[in-house]
Amino acid sequence: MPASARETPDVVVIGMGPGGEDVAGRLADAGLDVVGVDERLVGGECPYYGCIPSKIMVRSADLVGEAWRIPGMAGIVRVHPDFHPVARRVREATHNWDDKAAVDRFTGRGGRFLRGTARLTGPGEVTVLGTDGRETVLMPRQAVVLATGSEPSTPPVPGLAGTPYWTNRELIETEELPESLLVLGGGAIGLELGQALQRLGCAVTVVEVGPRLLGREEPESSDLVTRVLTGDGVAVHTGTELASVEYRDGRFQLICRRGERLSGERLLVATGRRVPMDRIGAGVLGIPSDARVVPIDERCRVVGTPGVWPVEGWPVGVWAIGDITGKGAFTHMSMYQADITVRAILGQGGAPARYHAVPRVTFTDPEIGAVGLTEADARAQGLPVRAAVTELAASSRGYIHGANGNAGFIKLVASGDTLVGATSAGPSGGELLGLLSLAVSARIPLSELAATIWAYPTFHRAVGTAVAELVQS
Ligand SMILES: Cc1cc2nc3c(=O)[nH]c(=O)nc-3n(C[C@H](O)[C@H](O)[C@H](O)COP(=O)(O)OP(=O)(O)OC[C@H]3O[C@@H](n4cnc5c(N)ncnc54)[C@H](O)[C@@H]3O)c2cc1C
Ligand SMILES: NC(=O)c1ccc[n+]([C@@H]2O[C@H](COP(=O)([O-])OP(=O)(O)OC[C@H]3O[C@@H](n4cnc5c(N)ncnc54)[C@H](O)[C@@H]3O)[C@@H](O)[C@H]2O)c1
Repeated sequence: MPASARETPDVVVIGMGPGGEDVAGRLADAGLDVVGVDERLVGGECPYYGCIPSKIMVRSADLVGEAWRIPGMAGIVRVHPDFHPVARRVREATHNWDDKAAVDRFTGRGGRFLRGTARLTGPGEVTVLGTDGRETVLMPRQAVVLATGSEPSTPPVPGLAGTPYWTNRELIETEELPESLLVLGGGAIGLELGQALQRLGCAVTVVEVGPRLLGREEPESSDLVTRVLTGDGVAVHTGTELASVEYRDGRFQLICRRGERLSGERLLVATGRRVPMDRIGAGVLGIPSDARVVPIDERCRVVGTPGVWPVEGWPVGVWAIGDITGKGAFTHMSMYQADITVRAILGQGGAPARYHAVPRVTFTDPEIGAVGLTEADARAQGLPVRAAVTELAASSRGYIHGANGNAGFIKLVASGDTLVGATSAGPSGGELLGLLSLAVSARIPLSELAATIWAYPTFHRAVGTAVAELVQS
């Protein structure tokens, strides 16, 4: 191996996903000498294998689902879904998994980019093994930002490891729709992609080990999504643990502990994400290799491990943002923490991080939007809780929309005089979540929400109905 090059930039950003790219670009704009490192694609999971291509698939599938609603409402329609335009749009959006435009954007702002795998190798030291085989040792003067995201976590099911199963990455890259798909995991990835592929013409089976789909959301959300998926023709198996997996003659067999055997052409494993601590050298910071997250303070600065770090002679600050921090594996979280980190590194102050109103949207049809605490979470925290649920079908807009497609509800969770959590499930549930996010984030008093005029006939008027119920309770 050639001798290592040594460089002393101001800042090193490891991982150029949504958060890392934002931090690196903005610090470069501010005139700092920034080296951004990524072993894969600048932009990270979201634009190439996550949010954007998955929502392109969902958008196409939503069109199919909406067309299915035409009979009885607007005439006759025959839909012959075709996956090829979907795959083509995914290729356009990802530039065929080419990040040249993103790299040029960053270097155009004055940043320097290294393609390679970076790890912390000592106090104030980052070593990059470039994809060209060259090693570069970076000794930043001011800061290291860890923004390395997460990777699919695979459960230790006997037989699974040796099979050609898909993660989100292979599914997003496929040009051909399989005839059938088994989905392991009834969380956001499994349900968004499972429903989309079902509507586009694939026979989908979802297998969830927990008692319900979307197990971290409200039980009403789980019921709704199960009902709708089943109505679409998806086979849903909850409370189902796998004993083993086989792959023979181009087909997967899932052998369940209860004895069922489920078969499919492809298998998507969507059972959560993990942070590979060893690969980023987190041990240098005293973070054990089996830790699930990198601990941070309210300015996204990595929290030291007494006796290990910070150490005498470590001249730089270390920040961490995005999936690795465990505050919510969402692009908007990575971007939120990026902003806090930029301000901290530039000494600009401003508001510290607050996590009481983290919004999330599962882009199934209906969309499941949620913010803050679920009712169960709030009770588990010992809060005195009141909850109200309003069905969208009972609203004027729900009636107008028609029974086929108006499924959804608003659920509000209040403690004292404010909302601590809310769910908006239904058509455009993710858009409707905006007002609920504001209410939870800004702790708007219930009396203010009750005094608000809600336009007629909208879905969001159901928020007013639920607020009235809470105020009277
Ligand atoms: C199918 C799917 C759909 C999703 N949909 C949504 C959605 O609709 N909305 C939403 O908010 N979120 C969504 N997410 C989640 C979202 O993609 C992630 O939360 C987000 O990308 C995390 O950003 P990040 O900055 O933490 O890191 P990532 O986007 O994971 O990027 C990390 C980068 O670090 C690089 N890297 C890792 N280790 C190293 C190393 N040692 N050296 C150099 N580089 C390294 C990687 O190559 C990668 O480019 C989805 C995820 C998936 C998988
Ligand atoms: N719309 C969005 O914002 C969006 C979309 C997709 C992904 N994401 C992010 O990516 C993360 C990862 O998504 P995900 O769906 O992989 O994870 P998840 O944690 O949301 O869901 C994983 C599911 O797999 C189940 N599971 C675990 N082991 C299993 C096993 N052996 N057999 C069957 N089921 C098993 C879990 O009980 C859980 O329900 C999400 O938590 C989310 O933060 C966000």
